[in-house]
Amino acid sequence: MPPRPFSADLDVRITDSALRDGSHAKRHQFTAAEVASVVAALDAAGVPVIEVAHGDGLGGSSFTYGLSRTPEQELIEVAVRTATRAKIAFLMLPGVGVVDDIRVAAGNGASVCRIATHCTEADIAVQHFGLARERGLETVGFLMMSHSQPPEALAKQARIMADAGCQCVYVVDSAGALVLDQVADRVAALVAELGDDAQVGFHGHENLGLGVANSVLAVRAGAAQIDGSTRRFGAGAGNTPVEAFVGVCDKLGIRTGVDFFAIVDAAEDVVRPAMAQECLLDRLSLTMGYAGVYSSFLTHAFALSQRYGVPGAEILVRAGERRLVGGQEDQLIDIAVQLRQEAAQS
Ligand SMILES: CC[C@H](O)CC(=O)C(=O)O
Ligand SMILES: [Mn+2]
Repeated sequence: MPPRPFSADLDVRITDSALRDGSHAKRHQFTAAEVASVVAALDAAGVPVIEVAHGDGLGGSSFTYGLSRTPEQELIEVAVRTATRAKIAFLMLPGVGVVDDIRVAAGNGASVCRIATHCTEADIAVQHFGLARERGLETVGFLMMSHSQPPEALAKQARIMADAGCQCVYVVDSAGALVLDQVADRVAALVAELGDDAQVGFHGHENLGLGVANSVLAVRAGAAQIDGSTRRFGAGAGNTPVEAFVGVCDKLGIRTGVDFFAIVDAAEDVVRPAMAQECLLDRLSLTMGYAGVYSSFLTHAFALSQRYGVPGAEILVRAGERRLVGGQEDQLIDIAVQLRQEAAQS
């Protein structure tokens, strides 16, 4: 039996990522007032963990990834002040953010530190987990682009994170490319590897429309923590919709601690107004799921398709062929330029 969530009353612990993964979809333009209203609504609905950060994690505000409207540490402070029950989490990618960002976030009252690496690079997170534990933070590790590695390879990377002090390692389906058993097999491999040393989590994207189904299979394979975003507010076609996942869990007798009707109201009345537009299962996001492309490339590919007059879906297909990983956003420019040259020559 894998370790269960942190409260005896829950079968699975949900983290809502709308205020972090949704930052990609909103081009990092959250205001403090929007963060306060979303945190208040999710907290009231019983969401136990709410993640707040730039879409690319602390330190992500930059020309390459997109400049934040409001400094993310300020948003964390607002979230901590607003939440009455929920823990506030933040995300950072070593190299995009630095260890000092963890100290500042802890000082601002965040209590869950999530460190993300590409799924073959767990060793770059070792010092970050060490520092976070030293500061008394709960720790989560993200193995991004998990579709690109087989279960055994992911399990070895999860072991590196757990040995460094990570308390829950996530299979992260950054591209929304994993299909049903592919999730279950990866989660089960991590559960077998980690035993009682750490929990296992799953972070899904909707690019093939499977966020809820994949998350249920993850729970059945032993995942104790599941990410979603209310109203699917995340990169690509968005994340697993928390409100739908909660409803399905209620029907299956899986206890999440989240009130279905309250989260449905929060999605419609509070989260939707904070979104620039709905996260859609459209040509570009479907292409990302099919081609295995990092969901946060969506807005970049769209902007480049407009600027260079080339098809956005073709940019994404080529990104998949090049097996680009998060952080390689600049290569999308190279692809767009190449596509324009090819079009001019034909
Ligand atoms: C840039 C971090 C990334 O968006 C993390 C994540 O949510 C994912 O890989 O899906
Ligand atoms: Mn994501």
